[in-house]
Amino acid sequence: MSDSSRTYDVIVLGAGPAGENLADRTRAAGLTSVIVENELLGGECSFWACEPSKALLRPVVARADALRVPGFRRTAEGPLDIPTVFAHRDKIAVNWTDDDQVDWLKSVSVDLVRGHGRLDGPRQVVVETREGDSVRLTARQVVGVATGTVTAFPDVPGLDSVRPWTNREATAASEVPDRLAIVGGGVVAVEMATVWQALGSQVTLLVRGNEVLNRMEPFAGKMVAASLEEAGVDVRFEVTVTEVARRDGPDSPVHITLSTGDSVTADEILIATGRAPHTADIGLETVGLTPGGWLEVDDTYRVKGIEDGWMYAVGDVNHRALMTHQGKYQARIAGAIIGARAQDEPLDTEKWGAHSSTADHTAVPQVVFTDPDVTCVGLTTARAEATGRQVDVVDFDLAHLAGSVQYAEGYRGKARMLLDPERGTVLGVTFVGPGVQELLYSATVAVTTEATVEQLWHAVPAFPTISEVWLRLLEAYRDRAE
Ligand SMILES: Cc1cc2nc3c(=O)[nH]c(=O)nc-3n(C[C@H](O)[C@H](O)[C@H](O)COP(=O)(O)OP(=O)(O)OC[C@H]3O[C@@H](n4cnc5c(N)ncnc54)[C@H](O)[C@@H]3O)c2cc1C
Ligand SMILES: NC(=O)c1ccc[n+]([C@@H]2O[C@H](COP(=O)([O-])OP(=O)(O)OC[C@H]3O[C@@H](n4cnc5c(N)ncnc54)[C@H](O)[C@@H]3O)[C@@H](O)[C@H]2O)c1
Repeated sequence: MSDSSRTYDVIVLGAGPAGENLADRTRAAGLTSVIVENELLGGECSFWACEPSKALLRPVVARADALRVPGFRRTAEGPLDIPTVFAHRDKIAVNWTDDDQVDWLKSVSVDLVRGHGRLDGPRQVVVETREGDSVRLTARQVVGVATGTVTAFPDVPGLDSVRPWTNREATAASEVPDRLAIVGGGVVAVEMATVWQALGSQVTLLVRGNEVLNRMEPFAGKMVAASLEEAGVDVRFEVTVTEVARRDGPDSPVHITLSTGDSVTADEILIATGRAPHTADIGLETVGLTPGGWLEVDDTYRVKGIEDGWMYAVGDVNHRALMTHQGKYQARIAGAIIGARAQDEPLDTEKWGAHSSTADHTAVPQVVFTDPDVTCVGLTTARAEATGRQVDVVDFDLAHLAGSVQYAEGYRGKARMLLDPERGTVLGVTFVGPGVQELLYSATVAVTTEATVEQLWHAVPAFPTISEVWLRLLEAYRDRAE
């Protein structure tokens, strides 16, 4: 066991997508940066979340799509080649190794210290390495916290004793349980229900409320729930799990008691009830913050309540938008801010300025990779109502497009656009339907550039693509006004 100490301009705690980008961008701004990682470089996203889950979803959704294409249906009717699906997933997760990421880190001249990092007073981080050594890191400028999240477990008697699946088992397992119960109705729950039902499990989805995807437009959740039911998922609404037990020994099935008095028996139970900040054991108490909490930041990603503003937080841990692309956006902006502050340069914090986090507030894009896809960016009608914001709402049924008729027989999909009634600018868009995920960027550009309806009339979508939904939305808006 040995102790050592080093000094850098910037210390980044956690090498998920947000931390990696923060280290890279601060280095690019001329600062010296070190990153501390306890598991694998790439974080939850690369190994137990986005990447493996999408690798599992892709064959499932491709097959569902193929089954809707005349002339191809019979070919697609065969079963999924499950060992190959798992092998493909393993390849996408690089067999849970991070050598490529280590090479990348070297290529951008960021140092790496592997081990568990804890704050130890202002600008100090002590890393306990796997070899039992202790490395003290001192930051001349900034400590950036990007430690992400872990599964938030509901308080259910017996849960500790049944080895519940989290996102880790749900994305990395290579055996298909005969029966899988999923608790939750958010994105993880519906994506994983889509995967495991198609891989051969009988999935029961236990939803506390009366809809899934309850932060999105209501039609999105309705369409996804209907499609899950068609695929054979047993979707139960307004149920709470009151107790779980493997009654006949540790390898026996899980008996799940519900608030309705009913019960469900499953081989595994997946907890998909949200995320908790990964901050319980990072030394927050040594800098006057409460361990286990989210790190609230200002609009320059400085953690609130820290004297001298030496601490930043990006990615999931600041609780702004729990998605990889948004964490990376935050890291790019925070990196530029930290660089500018280190050089005493003025910040451009105007709306959409180089040092502003405007997109966090107005234009967070998301794709839910189910069948159908759900994509949305910006404002929803519920959010507009909650904040008292006046909006014009335009809906369109995607089944009526030449592009969707070409895409699939019996295409089902919906679009909604929210407009500022005064300025005629796009404030929010939701598309639900097979193959709409690649449309999301067009909607994001419309929201972030504050495109007006007049301008959008000149953005001509190709015929016959699903992008013609933009034209139909504009026509519906025009016809309403006339
Ligand atoms: C099943 C699932 C699917 C998802 N799919 C998508 C998707 O398709 N698209 C999308 O945009 N988002 C998706 N997400 C969300 C996405 O995974 C997160 O938003 C993203 O991983 C957050 O990145 P991050 O860098 O903030 O944190 P993380 O990826 O959680 O990385 C944090 C890193 O910090 C390390 N760390 C923590 N504490 C310490 C410490 N004390 N010392 C050293 N290292 C430490 C951890 O080991 C980890 O590597 C999904 C999430 C789940 C659960
Ligand atoms: N494709 C993507 O972009 C993608 C995919 C997966 C996850 N993610 C992100 O990861 C994060 C985590 O996803 P998630 O689905 O775990 O969380 P979530 O917050 O999206 O959904 C949690 C769900 O669990 C329910 N819930 C909460 N507590 C409960 C309890 N005690 N009992 C029963 N139900 C309960 C909530 O009502 C909600 O339906 C999200 O922010 C999501 O955006 C993104």
